[in-house]
Amino acid sequence: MDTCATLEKPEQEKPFFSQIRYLGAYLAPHKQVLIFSLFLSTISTVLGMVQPYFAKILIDRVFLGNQPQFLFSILAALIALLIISFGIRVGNGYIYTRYSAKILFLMREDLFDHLQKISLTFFSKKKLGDIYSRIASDMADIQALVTDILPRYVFDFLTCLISGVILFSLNWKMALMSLVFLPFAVIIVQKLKPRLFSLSNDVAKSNADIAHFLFESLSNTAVIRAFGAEKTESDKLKDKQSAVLTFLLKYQVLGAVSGSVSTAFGIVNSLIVFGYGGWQVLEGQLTVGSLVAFSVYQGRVFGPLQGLLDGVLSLQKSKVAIKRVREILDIPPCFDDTGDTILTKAQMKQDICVNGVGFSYDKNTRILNNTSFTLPSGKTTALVGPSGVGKTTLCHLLLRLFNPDAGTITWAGQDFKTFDKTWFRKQVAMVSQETFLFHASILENIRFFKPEASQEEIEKAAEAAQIDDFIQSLPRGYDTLIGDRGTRLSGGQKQRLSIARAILLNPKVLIMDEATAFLDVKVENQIKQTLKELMKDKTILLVSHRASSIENAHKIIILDENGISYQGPAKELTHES
Ligand SMILES: Nc1ncnc2c1ncn2[C@@H]1O[C@H](COP(=O)(O)OP(=O)(O)OP(=O)(O)O)[C@@H](O)[C@H]1O
Repeated sequence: MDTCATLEKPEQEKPFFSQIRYLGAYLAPHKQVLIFSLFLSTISTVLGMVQPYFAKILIDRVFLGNQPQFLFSILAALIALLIISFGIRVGNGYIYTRYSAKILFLMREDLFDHLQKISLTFFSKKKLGDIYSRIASDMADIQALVTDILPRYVFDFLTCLISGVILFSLNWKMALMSLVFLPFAVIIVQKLKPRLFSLSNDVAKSNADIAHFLFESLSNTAVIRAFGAEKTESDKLKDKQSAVLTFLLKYQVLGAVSGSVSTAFGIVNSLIVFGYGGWQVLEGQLTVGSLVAFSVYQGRVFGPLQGLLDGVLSLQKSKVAIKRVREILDIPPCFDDTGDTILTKAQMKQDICVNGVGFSYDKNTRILNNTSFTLPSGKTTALVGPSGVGKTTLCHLLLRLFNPDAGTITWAGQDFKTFDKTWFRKQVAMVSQETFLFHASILENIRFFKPEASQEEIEKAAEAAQIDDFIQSLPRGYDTLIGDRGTRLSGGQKQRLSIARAILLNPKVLIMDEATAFLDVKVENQIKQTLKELMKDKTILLVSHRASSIENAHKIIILDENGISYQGPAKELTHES
């Protein structure tokens, strides 16, 4: 049974720092640069903080204190400060963007690589659009966290802290009064956070659902039109969009409530500065310059504090994104890829044995049970049986896309699990009933598994697959672009391209799973003839429903619901029946 975890885990909110801890492994290699960037941020914040203090000196000493000799030196210092701050800000922005982008690209590559290692059943259980949205939009949200939200948080936090210290040094009573409202603001925002998290999760899920719907619908455009289902599809999209709109609006309203807390904080502070502060000036207990400076510094606290409180919304979004990406990264890889066995040429001439193999995709349905047979080396074996008995599953086990739950598959007595993955992939190739082609040129599609193949090799493989004449007849020949998944080709042409691709690889074992189902008998026979010459000493497994395609096989295996009902030479089978 496939034991890989699925994504169906209960939703729960983990603390933010526990969520972002996984970013630590990516941040660690750039620790020095990030600390340097933080240092530059601090300097730039401190420099920004000095300016209002100059205003206080200007008012109290130059204008009200009648000391004009300070005017030019204060102005010169102000301009120098501005230029230095600007330089530091631009430089820091450049350094930070460069490194955060590097970190993000690495994370996305790791996620993509991890997806190549987890069970294939994951892809059949999970919607493709959802996986895509985790790689694209969730990663973009994490990118925003690293490149924008976190540095802004650091900047806002430092600004609040430094401004707070200055406010206390200017007038501690007024500063203390400003802070009275702060605990209430924090409590309100904390209370709203879990609901914001859950709404943000709902928005991400609904968007992933829309992405999957669009993906599936656009891939099946021809079928949808053929059955006149355009309106139904369009209505489905409308329903999905209204569902996401409901979540979005709730999220936005709650976000606005959370944001208005900081506005209330600003109103309270204005009352304190202009009410209590103004009264102190009139009483002669505070200078005009100090009041102006206090008001400016308070503004400096207010903006970043608003940023910190509003940022809760962005942080919830990033948290959801990290959670969704981690759900994939936490799925353990299905294979232990550390095998290093490589067979010698002599060993490769030995048989492949399937010994008592059992397999199921999930715990409810057993597909294969104690299945045993041998694929004689250098011979063609045909595998036949009714639809759904597990023929393709067997091919996938032989291709090592899955590991059997019970029993072993061996080649020259060596378990498949012990083979070096890269070596193995070059020895065993499969052409399946479902062809997969990319939106690229014919040339690139044929040489997909062997990028180093020469034009000559590619043309020879295409000739063997009986597709060379067709390719040559196209205006751009091998450079012709085929549509997404080969939509500009017929079913038979796609199959022949897949066969050419496998032939080019020159594998020792070739598995053909209904690989000629779309071809007419004449072309099928021509391909079989060329394969016979090309694959003289190779082991071939042929899965087919057509009697014509298996009649020349050396051995026939019949698989039915109860397992293998016959295996032996084709002649004996004819004789028995
Ligand atoms: N990825 C999967 N997840 C869950 N069940 C699967 C998966 N792939 C196949 N199955 C199930 O396993 C059983 C065997 O499927 P398989 O494709 O191996 O049969 P088959 O003999 O090749 O059929 P056909 O001749 O129609 O191609 C079927 O019941 C199918 O529904």
